[in-house]
Amino acid sequence: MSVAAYKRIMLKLSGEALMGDDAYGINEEVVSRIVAEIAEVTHLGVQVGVVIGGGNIFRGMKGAASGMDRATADYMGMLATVMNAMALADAFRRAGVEARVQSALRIDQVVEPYIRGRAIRHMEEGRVVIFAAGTGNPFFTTDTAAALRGSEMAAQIVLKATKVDGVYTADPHKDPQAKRYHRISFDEAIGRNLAVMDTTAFALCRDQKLPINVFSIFKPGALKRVVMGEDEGTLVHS
Ligand SMILES: Nc1ncnc2c1ncn2[C@@H]1O[C@H](COP(=O)(O)OP(=O)(O)OP(=O)(O)O)[C@@H](O)[C@H]1O
Ligand SMILES: O=c1ccn([C@@H]2O[C@H](COP(=O)(O)O)[C@@H](O)[C@H]2O)c(=O)[nH]1
Repeated sequence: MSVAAYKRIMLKLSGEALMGDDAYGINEEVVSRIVAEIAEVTHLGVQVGVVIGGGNIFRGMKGAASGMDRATADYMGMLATVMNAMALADAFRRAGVEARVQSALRIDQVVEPYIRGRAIRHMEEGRVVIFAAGTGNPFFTTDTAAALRGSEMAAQIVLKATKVDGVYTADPHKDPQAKRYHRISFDEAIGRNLAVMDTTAFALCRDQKLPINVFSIFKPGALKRVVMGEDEGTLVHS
């Protein structure tokens, strides 16, 4: 049997990725495919935490840009991630994988509150834990939540599954000349202002010596390759 490179991972899943080719919301086919890839990794015995984004539904910055109070807009963004988390958990249920949602904002009738010890226990029992509502605080992002929960859960790596296949010298969606890094240090990524993740997330992972692997969620098998320690995407390291 093949042996995974990590025992416990924290996967940051882009909210925007969940909409596939749709203009907004959750594309069930895409969600099922992503869930199947995560399930494959759990079958290797890897403990998986997932921090889900909300960009397919609402981003606080966008609300603030059109005149909303920023903190209010950010709370709306966090609630959007709860909807994504519930959709994901239901897709896991349909795939026969046990999953639990824990929310950093309390909505006890709907999902469990975030309780660190209980989250660790779920993972030890082989359940996927989906962390919703980011950090629970406005002015942050779900990238930072992934760095935070990854540190709290003592994950060995944060995997950022996104729409691009790694960290580039510039945003590849805007600059076709941009080149992909194979590896890059936290200090260089922060120093060069590489916006694939926010600086707070990079800085927290750097301080906790928690590496990040950025890879494309649209590339079939990429998640498994990262988990097997194969060369995929970009490794951000201390
Ligand atoms: N230097 C860079 N290298 C790679 N991607 C970059 C870079 N600079 C900006 N980006 C952009 O960052 C995006 C990924 O980050 P973003 O925060 O927008 O999405 P996400 O966190 O994956 O999704 P969501 O916010 O929906 O959860 C990429 O799609 C890319 O366009
Ligand atoms: O800790 C957090 C995490 C998120 N938010 C708000 O939610 C949206 C969606 O999250 P993404 O990371 O962009 O996917 C984000 O734009 C923030 O408005 C937050 O306030 N705090």
